[in-house]
Amino acid sequence: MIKVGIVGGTGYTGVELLRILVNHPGVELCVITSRSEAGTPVADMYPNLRGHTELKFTVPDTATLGACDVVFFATPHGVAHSLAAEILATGTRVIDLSADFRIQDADEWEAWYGQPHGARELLPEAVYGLPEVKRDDIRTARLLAVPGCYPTSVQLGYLPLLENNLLPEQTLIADCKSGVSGAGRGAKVGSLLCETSESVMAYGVAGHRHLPEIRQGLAWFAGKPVSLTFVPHLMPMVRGIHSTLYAFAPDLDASVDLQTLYEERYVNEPFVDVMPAGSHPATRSVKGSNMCRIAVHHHADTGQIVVLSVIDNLVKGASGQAVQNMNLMFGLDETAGLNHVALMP
Ligand SMILES: NC(=O)C1=CN([C@@H]2O[C@H](COP(=O)(O)OP(=O)(O)OC[C@H]3O[C@@H](n4cnc5c(N)ncnc54)[C@H](OP(=O)(O)O)[C@@H]3O)[C@@H](O)[C@H]2O)C=CC1
Ligand SMILES: CC(=O)N[C@@H](CCC(=O)OP(=O)(O)O)C(=O)O
Repeated sequence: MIKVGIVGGTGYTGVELLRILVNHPGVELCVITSRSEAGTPVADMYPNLRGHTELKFTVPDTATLGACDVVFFATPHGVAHSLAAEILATGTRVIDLSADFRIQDADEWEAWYGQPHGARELLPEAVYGLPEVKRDDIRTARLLAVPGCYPTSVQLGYLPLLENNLLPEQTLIADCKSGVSGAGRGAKVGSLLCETSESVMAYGVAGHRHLPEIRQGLAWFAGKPVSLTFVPHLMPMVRGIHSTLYAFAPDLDASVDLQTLYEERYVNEPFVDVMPAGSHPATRSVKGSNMCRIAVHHHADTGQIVVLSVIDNLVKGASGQAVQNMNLMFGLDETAGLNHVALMP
């Protein structure tokens, strides 16, 4: 059994990790930290876990975390910067759900996150954990950066087009909507029921910190810089991300069938489902599951391409993808513990 520790167990990604890991056949949960809730039984705070774990929250401590095989960080940005090196030094592997190691250019990270990069020396070995692209690197990673929620849905949506060099120089447009759990569990006026229900609003139009992360990934796929407009919106729902992705390919060779291209690219991917032509995937169809559902629409007469990509921000967009990466890192079945069917309705 793989011994697992979690730093930051009281946030939404932390409790989602617990929900997945308590039923994982290859895992023994050993440590779960919270400084503010130290001593509290986990199941007292999260009654959905009653009967599934006897663990209590403890304060983070390198000795106990270092006795684990892997430690997940479900903490705000900057925490993994300060703790990852000492945990790696014990031989324990690290999976970070924050953005600390996602962007390879430390100066760019500092510009977007507004704080000094606390672990530049670790960046060369950090692996970006998008299994559909980096599976071989993930298997041997010691330090793994779990992609952000918006970046996961946008990158998987554009990947087949960019990998096959089907989009000429242009500005791509990603119009994305998120549920409120994406803002985390911390109390904020903007997350209140009265602020979010019966209303939709864009935010971060001037620049959102996921933009450099998405651009980094799209440039890897295309082999050159990609211009992108990214506009996130807050939706009156708890979970889910819906990305409507636009591209324009007026000179696309008539022999290219985008439906077939997408189906063939993802045929062996356990967590990407290419929907039948003409589909409109709903966030509800992935709620609670690690699946990304994608539909591609192509208006051959105008050259307009519209890709729809939906995920659960807390599962494929965070904790599920983190466990998918753990499975790969430890040579387990990639889908172990992740076969949840989405909740309907
Ligand atoms: N919500 C989402 O949809 C997604 C979130 N993420 C990322 O996952 C991370 C966690 O987010 P979320 O689950 O919303 O959690 P929160 O940010 O709400 O919770 C943070 C957790 O970290 C702990 N923590 C805070 N500061 C420290 C510290 N200095 N040292 C040790 N532990 C600390 C807190 O416990 P305590 O203070 O008691 O120790 C708490 O358990 C963030 O980086 C977020 O950006 C990624 C993808 C999607
Ligand atoms: C709805 C909402 O507020 N979503 C968050 C993104 C989710 C997230 O936590 O992303 P990171 O892991 O990169 O921090 C936001 O826009 O900041």
